[in-house]
Amino acid sequence: MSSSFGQLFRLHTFGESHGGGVGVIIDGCPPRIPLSEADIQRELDRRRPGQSEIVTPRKEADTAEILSGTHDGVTLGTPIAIVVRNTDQRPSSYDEMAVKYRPSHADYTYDAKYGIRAPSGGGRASARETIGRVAAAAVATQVLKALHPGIEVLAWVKSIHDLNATVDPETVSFETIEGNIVRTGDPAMVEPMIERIKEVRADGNSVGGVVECVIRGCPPGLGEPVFDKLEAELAKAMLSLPATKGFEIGSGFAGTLLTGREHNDPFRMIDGKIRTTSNRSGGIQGGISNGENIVFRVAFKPTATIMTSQDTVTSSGENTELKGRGRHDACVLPRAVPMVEAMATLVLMDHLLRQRAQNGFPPVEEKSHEDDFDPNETSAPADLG
Ligand SMILES: C=C(O[C@@H]1CC(C(=O)O)=C[C@@H](OP(=O)(O)O)[C@H]1O)C(=O)O
Repeated sequence: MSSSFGQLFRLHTFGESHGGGVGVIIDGCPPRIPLSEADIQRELDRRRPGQSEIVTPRKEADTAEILSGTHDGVTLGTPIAIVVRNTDQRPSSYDEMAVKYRPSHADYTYDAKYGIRAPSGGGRASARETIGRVAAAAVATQVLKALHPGIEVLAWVKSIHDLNATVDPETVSFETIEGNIVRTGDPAMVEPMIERIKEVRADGNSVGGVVECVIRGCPPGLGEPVFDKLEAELAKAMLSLPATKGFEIGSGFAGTLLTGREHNDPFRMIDGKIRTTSNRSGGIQGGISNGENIVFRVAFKPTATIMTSQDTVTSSGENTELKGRGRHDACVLPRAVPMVEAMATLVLMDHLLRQRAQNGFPPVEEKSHEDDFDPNETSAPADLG
């Protein structure tokens, strides 16, 4: 199913940029978890267009409506449907792009696959699709708070074009990141990054960059050892976001420059816990979390739709040129931060439920009738921390 994600906490997103609306249906959310529209809106507001002078000026309030799955402010355990209506479509900007393929956008490949596409807006390939993911992750965050309160997922802009931020994943705070419109964790880089985005936009051009993310407080034991390794799940989740072109975890590609002696993370007992004294593994070993911070990076390419004439072809096969029109991000990075956090949260949520389902209960021979599984129990089992 092309628009579904997750095994136990399963979501289906729907919608096109210029259709009636976008949203998500979540199946498998545990019952009796506090959930309000305000919990979802808080996260959608960090993702929405028009939020600052350096993002797409399309004016959408992105107001979330919960259509099902809650009662009196708590989840029912039934499917949760969340919809956001589109209100500010300008289809005329797309008249030319309906027949001329935007270089490096999804226009040609959608046609090649389906023989048809929504010609107005980015269609299904628009970043508006990520509204469903961010809304689902806001629900997952509520569940995580109940099942495993210590977990924190935090992302920031690590680089824009060749401008690099210096950020310590151990200590960077949400307040520092949300305190600037770029969402970088390095106050010294805020102005240079804003200037760079403004410069390329004024030049009808675009730039990409890297989002870095840390998951703090993740218990050891999450992730499956073979195909569904936690880093494989994170990689797939991140590379499913629009405009992504790269993923690396821990030492990543730079780790290839080290020897094993230099690269291994030595173990030590610290405060009664098994810890490592370095973290080149990025918190995952053998596909399973080891309790250290999970640190990874995601590369976003320069936005495809640029206001510069470039070679392209028409859908009927003639060589031509196309200059983009409409309202677009000259750099997706500031709005990509909540998208990366959302996908990381969804992976964690699914794997916490999977761990709980397979390993979260005492072995059968140790069980007495008194400690039979209580379906009303929502707290994390002891071995999940
Ligand atoms: C509106 C959003 O971003 C949009 C992403 C996008 C694209 O092609 O990806 C194209 C623009 O919108 P439109 O489809 O109206 O041209 C952006 O503004 C959003 O993320 O909410």
